[in-house]
Amino acid sequence: MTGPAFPQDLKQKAEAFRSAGLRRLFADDPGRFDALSFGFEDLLLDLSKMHWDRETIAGLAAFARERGMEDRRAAMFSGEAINETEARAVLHVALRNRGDAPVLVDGRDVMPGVRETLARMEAFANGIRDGSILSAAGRPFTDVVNIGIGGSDLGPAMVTAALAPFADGPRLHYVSNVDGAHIADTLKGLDPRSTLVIVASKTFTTIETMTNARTARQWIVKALGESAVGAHFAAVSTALDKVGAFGIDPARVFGFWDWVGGRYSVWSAIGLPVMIAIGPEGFAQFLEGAHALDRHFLEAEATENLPVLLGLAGIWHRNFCGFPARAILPYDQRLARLPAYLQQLDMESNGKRVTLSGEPVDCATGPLVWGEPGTNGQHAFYQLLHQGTDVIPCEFIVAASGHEPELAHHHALLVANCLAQSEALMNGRTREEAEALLAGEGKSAAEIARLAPHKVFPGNRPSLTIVHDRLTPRALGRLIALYEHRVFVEGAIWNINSFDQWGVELGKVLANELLPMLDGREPAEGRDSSTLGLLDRLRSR
Ligand SMILES: O=P(O)(O)OC[C@H]1O[C@H](O)[C@H](O)[C@@H](O)[C@@H]1O
Repeated sequence: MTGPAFPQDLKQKAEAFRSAGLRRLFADDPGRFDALSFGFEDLLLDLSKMHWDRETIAGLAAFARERGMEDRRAAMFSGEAINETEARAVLHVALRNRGDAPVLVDGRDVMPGVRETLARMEAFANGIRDGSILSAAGRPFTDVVNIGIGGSDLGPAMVTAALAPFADGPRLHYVSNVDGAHIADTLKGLDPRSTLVIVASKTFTTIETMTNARTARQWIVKALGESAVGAHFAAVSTALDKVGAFGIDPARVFGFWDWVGGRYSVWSAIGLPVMIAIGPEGFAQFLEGAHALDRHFLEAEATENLPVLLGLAGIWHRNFCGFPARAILPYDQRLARLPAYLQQLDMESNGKRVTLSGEPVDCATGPLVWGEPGTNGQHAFYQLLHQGTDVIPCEFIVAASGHEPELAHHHALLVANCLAQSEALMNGRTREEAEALLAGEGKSAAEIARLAPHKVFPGNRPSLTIVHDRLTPRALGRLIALYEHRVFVEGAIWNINSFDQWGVELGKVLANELLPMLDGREPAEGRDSSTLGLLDRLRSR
């Protein structure tokens, strides 16, 4: 089976809605928001500022079913090896399964192992937090450095920043880049006598992480001696044999399983730094939020199911409207790393060009995902969103209230800006409105004619808005699970494997070949003239 043949009647609807325009769709139907906004707990998904209606959604839901999305969802939750190219189950949902039901992989219940690891994490996190686990210098740990990259960094780093109001443990720092600047700048401000290092790597082979871990090890050893390593290091990995070889005390090694993808691993022991920062209770709420969303994904009707709807919105924009990208615009400074997190989740999952059976897809798959928090982005790149030649659907995320009641006026400004942007994208400003505006400023007829084209906003640009009451651990768990399952829905409709990532391999292989040419262990030869020219330039300086 190749990619999907998209229903022609829906394609025609996309064109009809776009030519009618969002302004008119709202003017014609006062009930549009009620019809096209959807809720779960205090989460609201407003899909009304898009070129579709409920009938389109029903048609898309039927199409998703024909494409086998629901069967694939059942297969994922029941532990089938749906990551076919790696012959692995995909069970991040088991990590946040708060019910009693067993979750079977190859006939064995994985839940006892999940619970046991969580209990070990809790004991360790509590010991670090209450000072009963001390450093080799006999001090409580004031700082924790997590060394990891990709899924072993982005999840916990994003969540730690997002849940800052709930953090009452040691300070958290994240080192990911192999650029020595990252670890050097991070360690510069820290005291080795009160710093714990967590080495986080699913495979425990990732060159960036292993290089940074060795540098951190030297930093500890230089200050406190070889015997301090046991007290100052912990590790998170699926490759327990490799962790042992690095010299980390087995009592401080927290495992997870090959059925957890790196970009889906924040719910596993990879979340240990988050648990240290906010405490086991907050971490449990984070898991519970995701679990609640999992149940909703599994049980709710497709046309009322938030992750299904968000997935259908993505399919609609990518395949029926032909948009190349989506912008993630959280109006929440603490979600500053969410766009980067969703880049990995979405682009590593659905940036695929062949179907499950290895044939080229016959449709566009994962879009470019990017973004920055509002309001900062408004003063940087929104110009292109409003007046550029590409239409980029925007996904706004905003909370009804912040965590600073004394700064409520800041929050009101934040929310007003969020609403203003989706309104501006949708309504735009016509030539007549631009002319009237300039006339109101007392401009001459010639000035009005000259400036008006620059002041026109085409409008009719779609967006969707996600609202929750407050960014709590539960709300964040729910939000991430919402996006995870959205990526799943889209990948299932495209019939691709959302759970492998072969596209990251080639560059790693080539870097290993180039390293000895760069440090002079091997002659620089056998490459193209650009690579050789650049090698020569970088070596000679
Ligand atoms: O956790 P690790 O095994 O160190 O992997 C870290 C990251 O690197 C890989 O290249 C993958 O592209 C990512 O999916 C992964 O999260």
